[in-house]
Amino acid sequence: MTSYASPAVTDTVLNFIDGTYREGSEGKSFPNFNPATGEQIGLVQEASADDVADAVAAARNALNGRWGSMTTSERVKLITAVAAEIERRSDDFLAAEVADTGKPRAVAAHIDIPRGAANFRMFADVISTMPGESFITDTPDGGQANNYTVRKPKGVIAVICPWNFPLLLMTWKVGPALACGNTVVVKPSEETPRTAALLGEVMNAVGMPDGVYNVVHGFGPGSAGEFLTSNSDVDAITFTGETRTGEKIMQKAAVGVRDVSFELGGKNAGIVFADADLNKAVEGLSRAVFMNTGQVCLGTERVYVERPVYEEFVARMKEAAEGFKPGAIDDPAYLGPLISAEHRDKVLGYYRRAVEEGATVVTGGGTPELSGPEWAGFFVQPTVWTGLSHDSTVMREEIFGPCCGVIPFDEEDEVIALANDSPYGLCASIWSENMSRGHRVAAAMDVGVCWVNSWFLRDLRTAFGGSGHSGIGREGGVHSLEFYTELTNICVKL
Ligand SMILES: NC(=O)C1=CN([C@@H]2O[C@H](COP(=O)(O)OP(=O)(O)OC[C@H]3O[C@@H](n4cnc5c(N)ncnc54)[C@H](O)[C@@H]3O)[C@@H](O)[C@H]2O)C=CC1
Ligand SMILES: O=C(O)/C=C/C=C(\O)C(=O)O
Repeated sequence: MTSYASPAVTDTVLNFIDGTYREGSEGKSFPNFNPATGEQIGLVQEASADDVADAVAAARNALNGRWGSMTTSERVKLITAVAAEIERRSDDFLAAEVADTGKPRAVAAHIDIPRGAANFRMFADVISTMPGESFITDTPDGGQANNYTVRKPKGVIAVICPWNFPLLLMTWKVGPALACGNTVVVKPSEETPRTAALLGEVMNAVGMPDGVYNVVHGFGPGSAGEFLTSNSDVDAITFTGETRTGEKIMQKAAVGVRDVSFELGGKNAGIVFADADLNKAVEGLSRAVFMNTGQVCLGTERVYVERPVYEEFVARMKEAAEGFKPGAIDDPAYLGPLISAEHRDKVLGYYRRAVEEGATVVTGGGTPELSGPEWAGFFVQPTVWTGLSHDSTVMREEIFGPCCGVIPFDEEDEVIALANDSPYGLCASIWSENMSRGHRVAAAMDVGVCWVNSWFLRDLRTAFGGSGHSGIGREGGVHSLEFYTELTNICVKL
């Protein structure tokens, strides 16, 4: 069977500051593991408080230097070159991402790496074609004024990233930040430092000015994450990760009244009506539950099924779940490991809790039987439960694992109330062949993103983000510009 560790990724991962790879100035490092094999594959150099300060200063200098005086078209040219260089080096990015996450090569090859390039290319297009705002205003003296707005970069942006789609989620922030003329200091997850570090090579290869893109490695509290969010020369913070971490970052951002953009957790509902095409619903929802081993903020952990098709749906989800298993890494049905032993223990804690809360385990519920060193990592079984109450902990808290509870319903109003009864508001999916119902129920969902007869079908121009505990603000297309730029309105008396 395939082993993920390759000599190319058994190395030291360095910080990238002011265009140069650097060790941490305090000589500290931490191990990096392959989650599939559980083996150590490298050492990551931890940035000290001084290193983080250097990175922020480099980002500030770049704003005040060549980068800050470039025209939009000069910036767009560089950003487009970044996209092309990621594509040219896609094998390197793929190896790094798979080594860090253990995810199926097919998933990384079709989602993570192409999105890494697309996130630069799309925002280069958006900034090139963005119209300005202008009003002719009647004035009290019977004359007129012209009001128009200019967009300016916000400044130095701190980009704090999670481990589930490392390159995708980091570039989703870095792409628009650079397109708008900002500079960035990225703090990748301590679990997945490699693709952010590798992107430094790309920046140098295309001639990006030093200091525009910086990477500091480390943890959250008392480490690079906190050093970065506490740095008063950071103008704004964009973060994807857990809701409680968002709260802590927001407290830091309050000092100096700095802006935040947050994409946080979810406890997303899938709703299957009796008139759904069950083939589509089972295919879509099994991806929504099990893809990336359930480590997707958009993933579905609550499924509500109209009673006439409930038994059949549960039987078919069981079959679908059992089709996902550790196997060939190139197989899209390969169920990779969870990111870490700590996260596996958290997920298995919920598996035990489900049983304590009265669940019937339809399939899974534990760890798979795997032997051999290539499978010594953090695998769990894909799991489907029935019999859980809507109010149970397992149906209310984000698990971030390959699991879902299925609950029957009878009425449209009832299921809308159930789906909306959550502190989270990230996304939902509705499955019905009755399109007027599809539109009606989708509009009633208290979420940032709602799919009808699909899931994770993304158009990068659309607004993306969540409400309630799922986040603050929307990114995507022109919506990203609201966070990454400041507007100055200019009023000229004519
Ligand atoms: N996209 C999402 O919604 C994600 C949700 N999660 C959920 O969060 C749980 C915990 O996973 P973690 O990786 O620990 O998520 P986390 O939210 O703690 O970490 C995400 C990033 O924030 C940084 N960070 C943590 N504390 C910080 C602080 N006080 N100041 C500045 N930066 C800080 C981390 O170093 C990492 O780069 C998971 O079990 C999962 O349930 C995890 C990853 C992504
Ligand atoms: O498509 C995107 O931009 C984002 C996808 C996934 C997440 O945001 C996540 O899992 O955190």
